Amino acid sequence: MEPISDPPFRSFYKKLFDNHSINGSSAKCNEIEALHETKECEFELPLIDLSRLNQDGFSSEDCKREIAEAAQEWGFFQVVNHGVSSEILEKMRCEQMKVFKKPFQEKVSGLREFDFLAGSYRWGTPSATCLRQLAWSEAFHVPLSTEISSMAGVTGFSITMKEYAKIVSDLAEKLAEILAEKLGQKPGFFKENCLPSMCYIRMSRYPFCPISPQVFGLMPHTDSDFLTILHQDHIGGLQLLKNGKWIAVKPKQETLIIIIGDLFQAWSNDVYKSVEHRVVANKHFERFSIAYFLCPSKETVIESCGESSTYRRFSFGEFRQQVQDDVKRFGHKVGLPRFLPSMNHINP
Ligand SMILES: O=C(O)CCC(=O)C(=O)O
Ligand SMILES: [Fe+2]
Repeated sequence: MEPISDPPFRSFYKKLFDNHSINGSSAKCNEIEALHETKECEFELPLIDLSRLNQDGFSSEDCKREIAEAAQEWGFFQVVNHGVSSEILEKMRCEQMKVFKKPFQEKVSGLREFDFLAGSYRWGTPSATCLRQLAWSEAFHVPLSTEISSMAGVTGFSITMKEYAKIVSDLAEKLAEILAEKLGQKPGFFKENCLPSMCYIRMSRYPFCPISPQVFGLMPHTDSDFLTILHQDHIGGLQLLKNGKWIAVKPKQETLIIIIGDLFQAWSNDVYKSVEHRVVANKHFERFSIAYFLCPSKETVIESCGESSTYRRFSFGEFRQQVQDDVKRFGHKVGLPRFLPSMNHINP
């Protein structure tokens, strides 16, 4: 029996489980499997000490160079001394655990004492046609445009969340401006176009999964934002794709993970890389993570900040709409290749 707070994966997706035991997996799923079942390996992700940004010019420049190199080579890196205290991280984690412990039905229909979470609950993968496409996870995807603390149900959680959002958004803007500077751009683009109220926080829970690795905690994907700041707990399971190999991102206390998103890749004209990542579900332990997505307004036009441009210009709203349409139509996101001039009319 699944605990009452867990989403009903088995009963709701019964057809997928039944089909799986009868047919193994479909041709389409085998294809997905072939793409993603490359051998996992261990690698040290770049780890950057941000305290150097406050030191003399030389150390600070060194640090900025490392950030740009990591974004270029990996699209994924870890930071320490980032200014987000372990106290606030721990507080967020406690509050997050409390909300996820609520009965499933309450989470679906909106938690009365947490007004600001209303309608933000997601679980599983509604478009999944086979087990391999089912995400064994649940999440609250919270737009920060909801006036978190001015809503009726002001709770300890809404205060913590607001505090967290403020510190992390400062860090996101700082990193984005450094990456822009290293491309030779004038400061200000992110301050102007990515107001904290346009950004999102996603709190995720990955219940332990007896049938791992048959299903993922989260399917392979790239992030549709400029950059993501991720905090994962000590369980592990996050992996990124590098040179065709999946690399495990080992949890490290007090570090935050920075992930370059599609918009930065387009804006930097492929200099910075938005890389695929996924979460492998754990057989025995539940896992929690919190992601902050640095996003512009939907009207913001994304085009290469340099002279030539690989992708055609698009607004963020258009990009998001295209992602949603593709997921509906093909069962998966196509992302940036959709905006290559030659790809406009081609089915992926
Ligand atoms: O939970 C994680 O470690 C990754 C989450 C993630 O990639 C996302 O929410 O886009
Ligand atoms: Fe992601």
